[in-house]
Amino acid sequence: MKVLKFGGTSCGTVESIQSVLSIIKGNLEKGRKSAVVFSAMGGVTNQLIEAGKRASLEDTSYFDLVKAIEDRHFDVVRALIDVKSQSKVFANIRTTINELEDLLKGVCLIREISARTSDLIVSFGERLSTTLIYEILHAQGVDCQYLDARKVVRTNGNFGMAEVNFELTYKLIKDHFSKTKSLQLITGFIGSTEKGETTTLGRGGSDYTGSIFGAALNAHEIEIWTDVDGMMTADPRKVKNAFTIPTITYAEAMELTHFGAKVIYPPSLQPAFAKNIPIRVLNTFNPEFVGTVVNREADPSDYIITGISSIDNLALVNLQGSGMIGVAGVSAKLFTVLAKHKISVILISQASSEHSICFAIDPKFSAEVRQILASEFAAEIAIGDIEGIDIQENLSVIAVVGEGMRHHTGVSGKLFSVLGKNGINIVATAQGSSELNISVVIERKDISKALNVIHDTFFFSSVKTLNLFLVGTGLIGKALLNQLQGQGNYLSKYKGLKVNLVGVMNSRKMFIEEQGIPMENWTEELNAKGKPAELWMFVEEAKRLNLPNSVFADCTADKQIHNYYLGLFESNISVVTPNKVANSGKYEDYALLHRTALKKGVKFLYETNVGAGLPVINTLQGLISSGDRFERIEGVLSGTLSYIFNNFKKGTKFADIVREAKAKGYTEPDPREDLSGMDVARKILILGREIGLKIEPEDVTIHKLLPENCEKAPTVDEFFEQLEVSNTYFEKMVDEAEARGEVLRFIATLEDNKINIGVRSINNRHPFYMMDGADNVISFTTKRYSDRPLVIKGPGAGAEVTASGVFADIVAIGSYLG
Ligand SMILES: NC(=O)C1=CN([C@@H]2O[C@H](COP(=O)(O)OP(=O)(O)OC[C@H]3O[C@@H](n4cnc5c(N)ncnc54)[C@H](O)[C@@H]3O)[C@@H](O)[C@H]2O)C=CC1
Ligand SMILES: N[C@@H](CC=O)C(=O)O
Ligand code: NA
Repeated sequence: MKVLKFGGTSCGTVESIQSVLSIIKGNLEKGRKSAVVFSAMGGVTNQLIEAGKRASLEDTSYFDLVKAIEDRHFDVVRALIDVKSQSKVFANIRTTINELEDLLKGVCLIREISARTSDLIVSFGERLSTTLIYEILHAQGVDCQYLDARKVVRTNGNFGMAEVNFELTYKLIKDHFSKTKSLQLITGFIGSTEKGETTTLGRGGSDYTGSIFGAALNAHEIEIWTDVDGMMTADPRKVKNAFTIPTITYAEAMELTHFGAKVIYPPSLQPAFAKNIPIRVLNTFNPEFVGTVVNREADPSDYIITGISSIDNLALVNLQGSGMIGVAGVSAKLFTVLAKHKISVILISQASSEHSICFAIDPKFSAEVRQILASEFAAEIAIGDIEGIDIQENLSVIAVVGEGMRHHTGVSGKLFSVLGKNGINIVATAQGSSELNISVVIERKDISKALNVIHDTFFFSSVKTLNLFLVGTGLIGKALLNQLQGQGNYLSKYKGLKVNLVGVMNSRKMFIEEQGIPMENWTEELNAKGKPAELWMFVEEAKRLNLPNSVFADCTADKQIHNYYLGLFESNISVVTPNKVANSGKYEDYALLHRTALKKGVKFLYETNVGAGLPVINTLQGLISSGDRFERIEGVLSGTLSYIFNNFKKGTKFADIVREAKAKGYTEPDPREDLSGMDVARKILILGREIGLKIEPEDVTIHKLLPENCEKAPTVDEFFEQLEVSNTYFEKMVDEAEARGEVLRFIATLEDNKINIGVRSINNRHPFYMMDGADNVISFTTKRYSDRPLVIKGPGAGAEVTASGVFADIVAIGSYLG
């Protein structure tokens, strides 16, 4: 024997009822003995309660509600019953509706509604839905009977939440079933007293009926048919990666339900569990899906935890004071008074110092609790034993649940660490010694982010999602997106990383899509769906979304954008950038940025600030961390200037070589930045700060390469004109060097806290003599690398190499967050 129960959504529409019918018939065809319990059509119970309320206020609009209920049932009859048989069915339903109308008329007359009458009114919901389904199956020739549960479910007279007399009920059910072979279609949720008064069974009512029948009939399984694919690892509306839990224990289901998972209400299934009858939660709208089995013991699982649940809004009450230490009875007094006022406590936490007790409550009781405690502990507060009552609002609690946690260490470590890395502050925690549930209280604004990161950490530890916001789709930005797209599979397979492009912005448009913008056609998406670009708005949106593992990539040369970095860090968003401006402004601003990133536990990565993709900054940081000391840094740090001096020869034009460097993507968007030495000044300043020097831009001495006419050119076009005019000036410089058997190199040197940059003529014994293309070369002379310096050399500019450096920084953040 199997008992099936269909909830309100399953009985809600013509389509869903068709599905219900085919599930019932499928069982019959397979020769399975079954009994079926029905809820009212979705929404009808609430309409009935409202109708009763209106009638009691003499508001005759209750009639419209009754009419709406009748219409919904009639519509199903019209759709699913043969025209010839319809009138008889209409008449049957009409008889029940008449009874309901008479009852409401009575309520209207006496202008009062008792709990007893309310139960009777509400009972029409299940009576109508079950009658309806009975009529359809009957018309289709199925051997079935309508069973009004009031005939067999005997309760006390506690209307609204009646208690069942199990002994008598089980006997009546067994007697009834022993006398019939027909399929029984049973009204859920209702029962009756000895005197024949109608009662209802309270929260989870129809599930309760299913469970009672299952237990009475010793069913081998109870199926709860609903509108979701079973119990999920988390609320799918909040966690998009949530999936169905195949098996779960009764205890786990209880914990998850307590914290908000509403699919089933385990307390109402107690009769079935007492007899060890498994409950299967199934989806009427996806009937082939296996769903979730709730059992005494669950099958072994691949995961340490079973599910995550939450209560979105709660308040935390904190009672603290030195007078509480070692004094027995404070908590007894506290919880007794709360119980007396029927205030349910969601979670309790007390540190072993006994200095404070905190507990969570529904915020609607905050004011009342404050008042109750102030009067209960008035004496202790007056003498200072208790410092006061602090109530913190706008909090949420997340419960991580699973029997598997008992056998594992490190679960809470993992939980706290992932919350910390995402900047989610834990306000309080609680874990019972059963180790079945670890609860954390956090700020309400972080709930969705917290649920997602916890879920992914415990269920998808093999793949982490990074949420990327990218500004600047020029050379570097474009190349970066190409690389990310091309390496998507590699990243997920070998690095366990998925980069979700949430936002993209160029100087004209911006587009944000939380679910992710497809990397292969970000251009089309941005053009088609983008709004006019507004940097502050883009940044605000990135913050507002509050997504886990967020990274902001600044691929512009904008001089102001760094003003947003601080706010991004404060909002726990990491920043990755090839843009040197943030690190080369005032030292005070630089230091504040770095301090803030450190404090907030976010990453600020900028390897491409020096030497593009060459591992300059990482190498330097590695040496510093291991205790090495820098004595001298020297380098050719400009790809553009390197290219120019590697290619400018007699017979070529200096301006043309600069144009070539620009076309190859080596120069800054404005090439004057490169030729003025500004770009190199920024780079050496950044390296100096990395080794710990508190230096300012003014501390860099630039020996100018450009003659004054070029230096002063107000636009890029005029700049090129002036370079043409000055060709002989540059030719002369090169000729003179060549005559000495030397080459020109634009070299930056940092030694004894002094920075000098400028063109130098060097001979073939100098390590920077041999250069090609847009090569950079950086040599570090340190305490450890003292006789022979550590040298890094290779292409130091260009879209692909730079983008790959930015890419590596993004992957590094992924590994850190993992
Ligand atoms: N090209 C290279 O070899 C290297 C470049 N870098 C740095 O990378 C950054 C980008 O360089 P490229 O891609 O070569 O320049 P680019 O000029 O090709 O691209 C920058 C893009 O950012 C956009 N942009 C500027 N301000 C913006 C704003 N406020 N909002 C939205 N978009 C904005 C521009 O319209 C442009 O499309 C620069 O900071 C540069 O110093 C760093 C290392 C090497
Ligand atoms: N314009 C720069 C690019 C890298 O920062 C250069 O020429 O080196
Ligand atoms: Na680099």
